[in-house]
Amino acid sequence: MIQIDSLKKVYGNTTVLDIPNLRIPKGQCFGLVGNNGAGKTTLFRIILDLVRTTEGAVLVDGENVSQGEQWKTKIGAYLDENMLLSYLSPEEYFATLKKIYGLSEAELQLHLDKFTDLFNGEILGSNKYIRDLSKGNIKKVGIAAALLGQPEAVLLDEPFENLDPSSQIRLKRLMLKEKTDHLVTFVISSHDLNHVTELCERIVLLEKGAVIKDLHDRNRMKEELAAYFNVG
Ligand SMILES: Nc1ncnc2c1ncn2[C@@H]1O[C@H](COP(=O)(O)OP(=O)(O)OP(=O)(O)O)[C@@H](O)[C@H]1O
Repeated sequence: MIQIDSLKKVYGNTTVLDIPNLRIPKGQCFGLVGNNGAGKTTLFRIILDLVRTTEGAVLVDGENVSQGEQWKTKIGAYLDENMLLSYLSPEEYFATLKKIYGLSEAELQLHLDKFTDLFNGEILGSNKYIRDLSKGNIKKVGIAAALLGQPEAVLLDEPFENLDPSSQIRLKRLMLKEKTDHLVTFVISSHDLNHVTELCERIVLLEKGAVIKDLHDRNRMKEELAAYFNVG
């Protein structure tokens, strides 16, 4: 469903992404790993048409994201706090998204019910603006927003960062359930090799903007990554 074709991104004299070809099929949980500066966030931003490519294109179901609008109904994403309206309370924010997506009150409630465990009683009814929540709780609001409106694919940059251990496990369960129940395609980046190998059936390792490993074998991916990152 997501196709990357002859993609290059150059800043000044530095090529920060160079990906000749990458296809992410529907329903795949696709993990993106790599050291700091490898190009993970830049790739997310290019897929979302937040940053233009220097060469090449990203297509969603055949549509070039920099030329069309249809893909926006298919993709949900949470990259960072800039994607939120932090001056709203979580309730106000979800009510705003409800209007944008044309959902009923019952549909919104059904969606939020899926997040009861993850929210852990600290988000809805907290009487706080999003900006005043803890980093982990802000992330939970962003993830719940990214999944609203039944997107076919969800892009999450470092979804486990800043979440406490129980929340990390709850999020993993929630993502697996979305994948099983609705065939949601997940594209996630992570520095946590345990989580990414548990969740993803495919992991691409980026180094200085290039794909240096495309791992599909679940029995071997953890040790291959441990060897690369020297944490074995
Ligand atoms: N606007 C910009 N101008 C110049 N260089 C940039 C810009 N945005 C990103 N870069 C460079 O692109 C490279 C890739 O950065 P990116 O943030 O995509 O890496 P990352 O893999 O997400 O890193 P991290 O794991 O630290 O989040 C880095 O060298 C970064 O300095």
